[in-house]
Amino acid sequence: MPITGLAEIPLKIGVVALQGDYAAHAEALRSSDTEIVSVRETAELVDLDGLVIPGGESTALLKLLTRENMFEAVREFAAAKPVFGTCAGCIILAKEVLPPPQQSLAVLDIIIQRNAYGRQIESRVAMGDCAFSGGGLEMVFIRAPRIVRAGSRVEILARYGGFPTLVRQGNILAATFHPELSADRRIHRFFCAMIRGGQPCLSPGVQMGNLGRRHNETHER
Ligand SMILES: NC(=O)CC[C@H](N)C(=O)O
Repeated sequence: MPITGLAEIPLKIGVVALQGDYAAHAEALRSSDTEIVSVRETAELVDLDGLVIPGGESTALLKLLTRENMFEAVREFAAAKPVFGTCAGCIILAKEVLPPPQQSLAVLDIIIQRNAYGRQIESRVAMGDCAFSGGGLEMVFIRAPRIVRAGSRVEILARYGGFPTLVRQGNILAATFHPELSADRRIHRFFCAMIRGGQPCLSPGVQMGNLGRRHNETHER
């Protein structure tokens, strides 16, 4: 009888579906290798391999996570398994949110400034640098936050306008933009590879976090 390898077992990935553009993430992750679950309550986290917290509005998402008693459960999940937060999801993961200060899961050692690129009409699609094979990365910014400080254990995987836009710390991946709204699937594939325990897709000869950091981005606590 053939032995089924780990890589052939579909990944069960949850997408928090309380608010925001969760449907686009589900679509971006859907493949023959994945089973996608819309997560609206704590019980649905139980046997997931990874979790996506989508973009939307972080204050609203925070209220809903709290109302559904999911806030602590998601924090516990993030301590054990891969989590990918985009835009509002990135804000929810951050250690510190400005301004004004806002509650967050504090599982990613970054300080993040909400709505830092201006208002809705100043939202934009831009090309930035990234550590993935295949060159530049399209970034859809919608009332996007800006990572103003990143701890020394935070790897910077993409950057735009001098600021980190895609970062990773251990099993936490976070983007200040919306990769699910671009056709480029490198980031979602990277997240799936993180769940499987690998680090593919980076440019040859490139180490994680190789985009380097400016001295003002690093903070030690
Ligand atoms: N596209 C987004 O997720 C926007 C995030 C939103 N500005 C917030 O602060 O929550």
